[in-house]
Amino acid sequence: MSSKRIHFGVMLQGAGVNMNAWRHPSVPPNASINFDFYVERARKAEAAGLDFVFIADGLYIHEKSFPHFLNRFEPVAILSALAAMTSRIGLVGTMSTSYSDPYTLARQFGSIDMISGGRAAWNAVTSPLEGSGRNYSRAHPDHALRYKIADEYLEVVTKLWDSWDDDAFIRDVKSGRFMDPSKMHRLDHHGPFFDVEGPLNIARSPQGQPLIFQAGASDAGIELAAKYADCVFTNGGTLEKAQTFYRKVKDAARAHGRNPDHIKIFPGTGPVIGATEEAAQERLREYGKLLTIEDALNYLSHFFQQHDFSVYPLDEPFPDLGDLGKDGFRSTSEEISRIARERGLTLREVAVETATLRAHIGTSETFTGSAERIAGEMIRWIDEGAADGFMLGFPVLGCGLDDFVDLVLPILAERGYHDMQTQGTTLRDHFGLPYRESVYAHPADAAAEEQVPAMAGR
Ligand SMILES: Cc1cc2nc3c(=O)[nH]c(=O)nc-3n(C[C@H](O)[C@H](O)[C@H](O)COP(=O)(O)O)c2cc1C
Repeated sequence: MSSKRIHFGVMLQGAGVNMNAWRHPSVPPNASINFDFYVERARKAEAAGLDFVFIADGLYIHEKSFPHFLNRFEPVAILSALAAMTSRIGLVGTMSTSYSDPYTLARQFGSIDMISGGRAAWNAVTSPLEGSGRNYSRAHPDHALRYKIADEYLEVVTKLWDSWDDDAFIRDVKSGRFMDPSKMHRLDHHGPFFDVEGPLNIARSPQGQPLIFQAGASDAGIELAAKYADCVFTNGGTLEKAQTFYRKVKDAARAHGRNPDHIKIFPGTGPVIGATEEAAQERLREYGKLLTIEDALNYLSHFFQQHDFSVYPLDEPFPDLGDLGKDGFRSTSEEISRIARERGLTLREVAVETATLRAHIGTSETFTGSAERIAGEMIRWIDEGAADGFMLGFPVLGCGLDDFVDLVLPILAERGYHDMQTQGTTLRDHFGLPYRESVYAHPADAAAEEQVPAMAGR
């Protein structure tokens, strides 16, 4: 097996990340709340040796939101259920640092990690949607403040997960000693945003701690990832852009005294696959037909703070939107505007391309084509230091995942970049990451383990 095995996550986003995927014949129209469909897709991914399933989330909807957003499962609930219905695949769920409490979150993900035998990860997001505040009885914090809150939030959660030493619970029936109080650690955290006494009311989990994913690509996002994250989910973009981002994150991790190999980077992509180039283009046309131009404009507005794009002429250059989006999905909206400017695209072109190809998580032009070409490109991204794996957000989860498993994975397996069997039993095992020792366990050893070899990383 190649040491460059490509890691894969699959977004279980209802029918798929194309906003109108629900209209495609390869999925049930109610996929977003169809538990059997979630289980079937998760098991398919598991049997193919993919590393994890991923649940994105949001906390505000309105009448123009994507159909999937209007009626979907809450991430912790669906992951808990999937934990019981699967046995090897990792379970990654999104939860907001701006609209939840660290104590509750630490319990929830600690519990899923235990229930699943060490397969849980939390995707920490700061919540870009301004309307979320109106659902949570508070003012929506701006971009900078959200990241300050997130930093303290992650500190609290990771410390709570170390509330108990690994051997704190003795459960000695004979003597009646349930636990050793000297192995319990109260937190007593007092910061600008959180006051948390602790300890957490659940023991350390099979991975030591669940993994942390981070999704947010501004400088503040990268800094947060460098400090705390095991994995980063990012927009795809071009190979060169992905290489720059990859280096930035690894360098930032190194600057925090971490081993850069211990932070895995997953550009998002929604491959459009065919047995031949022509078959892939046909698939793309088929996906395009799921959307009207009004749908595509609504899709775009999601990344620009619900801006109404219907007021602009469709076939004129993409409008200059100034700071719009800065306080929401900043890195994504900046990327869309930059591409539009650089390639001189019209509003119609940007809307259609964003809605069909970029599909929320990054560019997919590179990954539209024959299975042979897609496999080759993926290998190139891994070998040339642009990614450790990919977050697969198939435009349509039915035929998309099937095509990937049937057509692309066999090629990757033959070239030594994939194995139908995941490594080990925990998600950390799958990624080759070490068990997460408690800060109280062997402080000196833990520090040494993270010490950065001079030329570590790719
Ligand atoms: C690839 C990617 C995926 C994201 N997924 C989610 C999500 O599922 N839910 C959510 O509320 N925010 C999500 N976000 C938003 C971020 O958490 C963050 O609030 C936003 O991108 C602004 O931060 P940034 O400028 O650092 O990217 C995502 C961002 C990126 C780049």
